[in-house]
Amino acid sequence: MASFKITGGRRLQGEIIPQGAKNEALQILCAVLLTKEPVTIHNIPHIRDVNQLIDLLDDLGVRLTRLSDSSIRFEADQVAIDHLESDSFRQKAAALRGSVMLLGPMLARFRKGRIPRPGGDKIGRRRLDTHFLGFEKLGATFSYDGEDGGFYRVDAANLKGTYMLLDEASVTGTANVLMAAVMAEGTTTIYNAACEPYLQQLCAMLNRMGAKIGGVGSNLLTIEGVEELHGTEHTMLPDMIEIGSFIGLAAMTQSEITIKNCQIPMLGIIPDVFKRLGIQLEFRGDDIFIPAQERYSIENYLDGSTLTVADAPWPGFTPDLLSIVLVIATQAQGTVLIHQKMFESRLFFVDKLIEMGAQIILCDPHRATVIGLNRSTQLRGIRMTSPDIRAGVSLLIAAMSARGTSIIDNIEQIDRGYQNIDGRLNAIGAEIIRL
Ligand SMILES: CC(=O)N[C@H]1[C@@H](OP(=O)(O)OP(=O)(O)OC[C@H]2O[C@@H](n3ccc(=O)[nH]c3=O)[C@H](O)[C@@H]2O)O[C@H](CO)[C@@H](O)[C@@H]1O
Ligand SMILES: C=C(OP(=O)(O)O)C(=O)O
Repeated sequence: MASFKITGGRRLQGEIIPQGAKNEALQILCAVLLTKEPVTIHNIPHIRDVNQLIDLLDDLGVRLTRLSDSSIRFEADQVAIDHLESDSFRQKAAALRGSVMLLGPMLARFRKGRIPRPGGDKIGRRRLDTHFLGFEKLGATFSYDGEDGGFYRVDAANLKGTYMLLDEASVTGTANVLMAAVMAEGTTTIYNAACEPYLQQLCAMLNRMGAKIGGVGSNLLTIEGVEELHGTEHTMLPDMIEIGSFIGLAAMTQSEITIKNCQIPMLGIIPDVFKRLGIQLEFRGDDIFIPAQERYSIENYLDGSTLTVADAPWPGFTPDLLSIVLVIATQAQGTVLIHQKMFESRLFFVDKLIEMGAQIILCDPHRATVIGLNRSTQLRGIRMTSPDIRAGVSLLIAAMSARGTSIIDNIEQIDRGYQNIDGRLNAIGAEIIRL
């Protein structure tokens, strides 16, 4: 288990380039299985989850040609379908959440998909019903074997387009069902589809490959099935969660940072939420400039009542940034209620912030009230463990703003989604040592 040792209180200054988006990469990489022709992907982040998925594709017989540090050409012309039944596949696929999206493409192209119960963050219940209900609607049969940690199987002699209303707007569920439907017979309509930028990017890529998907960016997707898909090139968006994390980091550490090439129109409501917390942001072309701010004040609602920041399916605020918002509120002037509606175990990390000196009331598993310290006292460094990827980065931000030294254990969680975070932050003035 690796750790970070952080010397707090350093102000950062300079430019930082966001990595390619983790959650987009996981969808896009699975989609290379949909064609035997070459697919070239650019801006691939070097992070644990993505590297593990690439490794899985390699094991499945997909040929990889590394064109540069962040570009790879994939050729899925000889896929070893039997590998899906192997112990090695079971073990490796169980290590990350994104592997679940191998199912849709495998089902579409090879009529069969297998996946162990997927990993990912332990942040509450993470059900997969939406995925399998969707596959069943398309005509697949589904079975679950509870032995050895769990194994899901889907099979279909023939997939047929149909209308479906998803039971929830699941991000990976929509991607999975969409990828299964692109080569189904006839037309599929997916209502209550998730429409995050990750999915918009996936749809755009599939359409470039020859798919016929309408309604991209909305919650109603119409997919006219085609016989086959072709090769393409695709460039990943900058990671909006990393961009939000850097905005939070700048505010907490009173640093002046420019985040380069953010594709601002794709960030949706994210910049506005940070502005409501009192953080100044300036759009300079496609860069976001955050000036060093001594203090920031949380806005109240127009009627004077306390601000709530809650997650919601896109175009609502992403749940993946709520932990970051929570940590930066600890040093704001004012009070905010953080309401994590989607996940029930994602706020428990506040006990570490409380130990560092923050004023937070955990109302219940979904809600925490943060009473900002307005810099009257600095947080103090402690030893802590990263429980999940976003809480991990929030604790890193807290430690960087704190008095003294902190140790964060279990940083593998952070490495799942943030590329060389210590190296990149040290380059602009942080003091983080990987132990
Ligand atoms: C690999 C990947 O892409 N992971 C992301 C993906 O996970 P993932 O696709 O696994 O998450 P889902 O969108 O399926 O659902 C997340 C949670 O929200 C709940 N839910 C979802 C939709 C809804 O309308 N109502 C509702 O309550 C679900 O029950 C579940 O507990 O989307 C999540 C929600 O944005 C993000 O946190 C994850 O980072
Ligand atoms: C929860 C997340 O990831 P995963 O779905 O891979 O666990 C995340 O990216 O914040």
